[in-house]
Amino acid sequence: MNKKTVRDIDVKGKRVIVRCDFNVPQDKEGNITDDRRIQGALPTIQYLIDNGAKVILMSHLGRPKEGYDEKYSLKPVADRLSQLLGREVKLAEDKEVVGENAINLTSEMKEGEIVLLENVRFIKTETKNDLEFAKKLASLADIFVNDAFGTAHRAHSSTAGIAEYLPAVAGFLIEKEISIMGKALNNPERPFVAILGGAKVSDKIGVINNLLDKVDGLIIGGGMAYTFMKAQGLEIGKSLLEEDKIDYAKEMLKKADEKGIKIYLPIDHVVAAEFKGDAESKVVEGNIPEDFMGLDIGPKSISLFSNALKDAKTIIWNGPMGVFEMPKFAVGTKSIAEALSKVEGTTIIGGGDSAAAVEQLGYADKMTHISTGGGASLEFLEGLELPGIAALNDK
Ligand SMILES: Nc1ncnc2c1ncn2[C@@H]1O[C@H](COP(=O)(O)OP(=O)(O)O)[C@@H](O)[C@H]1O
Ligand SMILES: O=C(OP(=O)(O)O)[C@H](O)COP(=O)(O)O
Repeated sequence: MNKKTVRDIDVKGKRVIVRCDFNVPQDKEGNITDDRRIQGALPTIQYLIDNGAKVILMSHLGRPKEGYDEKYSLKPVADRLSQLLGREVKLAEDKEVVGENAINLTSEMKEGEIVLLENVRFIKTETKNDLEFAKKLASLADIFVNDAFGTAHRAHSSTAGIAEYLPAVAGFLIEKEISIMGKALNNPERPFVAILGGAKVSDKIGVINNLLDKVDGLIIGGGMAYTFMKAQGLEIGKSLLEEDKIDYAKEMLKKADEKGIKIYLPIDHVVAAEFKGDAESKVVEGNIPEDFMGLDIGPKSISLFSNALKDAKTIIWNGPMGVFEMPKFAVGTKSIAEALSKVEGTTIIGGGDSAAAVEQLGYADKMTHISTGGGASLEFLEGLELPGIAALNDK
């Protein structure tokens, strides 16, 4: 990476604002169910503390739509960070993020102290890369460190805009992610297969165009599959659909066909009438009946996908194959994780939920790399420049 890192600057006595990706999965009560992303930020935070910096942390959590919403508060993250670091992490409880509390707490900091700002997405213009908000964030600090690999594909006020106002360097997590994935994928061993799933369909479907120039095979499952099934003229009932991406999906099927790249789609589905963990479910092949939704891939799809993975030498996986949070619909994701664990090659898992699934299922140590970024790792692997990294100072 040709960008400066925290090692290249003197942080002693300085107020250092660090963008982290603390967008962690939580259960209904708000308990953090996977703290991989928090753990991933610790080396940079610890380095800054050890070198006498005053550390101001910031992150988003989820996608709050209407400004402040307690449900999206970073309070649980502050508590987990305190536990993991063994020192107090004060949360600046301002609904407007850079408010009285943030200003007071950060102006009184001593070396080695840590303050966490509230969810930057409580400010609606954050995701528009609003420079006014970026300037406010910058006004709290002397140096900006970006260590939010999972959000590096977003050009937002806290990931990109802020770099216009402060010296801007990368943290260790970004450095590590780029180094590992760069090495594995510079010249990937083939066959190279990508697996896409999950629910952020409109976000991630766009990567397929570029991926088709890189991979030898593409497996599409999870919520991503139904838009493609629809494009093939199949019925998908009440399953997740991106209506305005059907034409794009058709184009992608055509492109893959022309290039001789196989796209694997599920041939059977575990369906239910309701999006509920205890909903009655059944397996159907081909079309999904009108009143049902696909919540997992079926047994024949599992075999099809597992076979396609058997001889692959490089695999990237992003997005679960079903609603794995509900045990009834976790079999597809679990089986694909198992298939990957047996592959003799490079396996890279990306995405908060995919990583959590692999971790929960006990396959984490069987994978080459579990990235803290889903969309970010996909865009990086496609060869795109990530705005949160592009904004940092060159070496
Ligand atoms: N068939 C499906 N219908 C609805 N949601 C699904 C389906 N398959 C997977 N999901 C959901 O996708 C979510 C993860 O999607 P996404 O955020 O894109 O993945 P990641 O975080 O791994 O990048 C999970 O919460 C899972 O329940
Ligand atoms: O969870 C994230 O992305 P991912 O689901 O692609 O891994 C990041 O925190 C980015 O969040 P966003 O997709 O709401 O910008």
